[in-house]
Amino acid sequence: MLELQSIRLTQGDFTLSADLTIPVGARVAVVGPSGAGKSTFLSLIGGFEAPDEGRLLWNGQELTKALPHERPISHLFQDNNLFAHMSAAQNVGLGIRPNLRLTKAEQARVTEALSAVGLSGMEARRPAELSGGQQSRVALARVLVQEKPLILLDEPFSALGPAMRGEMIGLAKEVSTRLSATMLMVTHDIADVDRFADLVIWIEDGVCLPPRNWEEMKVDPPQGLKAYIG
Ligand SMILES: Nc1ncnc2c1ncn2[C@@H]1O[C@H](COP(=O)(O)OP(=O)(O)OP(=O)(O)O)[C@@H](O)[C@H]1O
Repeated sequence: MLELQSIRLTQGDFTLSADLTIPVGARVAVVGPSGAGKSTFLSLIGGFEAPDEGRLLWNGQELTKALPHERPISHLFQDNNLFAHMSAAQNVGLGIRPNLRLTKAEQARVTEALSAVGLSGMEARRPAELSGGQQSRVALARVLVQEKPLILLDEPFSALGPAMRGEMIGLAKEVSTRLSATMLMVTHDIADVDRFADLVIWIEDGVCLPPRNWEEMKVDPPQGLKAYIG
């Protein structure tokens, strides 16, 4: 499980606080008003921000001071973070080896991952030769080959239309199932939460509430979520 123990992080006049636990294998939506601290929460788990107080543990292992690349974490951001001059296969291969000197078996893993996200036959295409949805698929294939137990998605599909977004969320769920990974996704869209989440972390004014079952939360929402849903 992922444990955030008495975490506090202050940036200017904004303070994020979290004291919560996320079970292994959970799919967690991170929801809250604009500026509430959702991206900061993910940055803290990813190691891009350091807390002023508190500890972060993954299955009992302390990560509080670990560098981002030392953490058992894959990331997916809205811009997909693909290299424009590299093919889809190379962009995925980077998830296995940054120098791209892949063994035959590793190349086969790349091909298999691209097939798993529906991109068979598109291995040689560069990002500019792929649609927005296909670019998201490449980024998901890279997450797949990284085989990390914890995956952070920060509004990954928000540039896509609603139907494509639904499809990509379905694919992200498949990736989490294949890897038995814990997946956290920031989103602004309640329809995404319905499609994706077992649990929801509600963040408001920097206060991160412990995850709650989404079905139960909908019946008895925190005050701010009531207003947010409208
Ligand atoms: N480097 C910084 N210095 C000072 N304040 C910052 C810094 N980075 C972010 N903030 C503030 O921290 C708060 C949380 O920002 P954050 O981006 O985490 O919110 P968010 O919930 O992800 O918002 P959105 O939904 O609009 O993306 C905001 O009030 C923001 O202005």
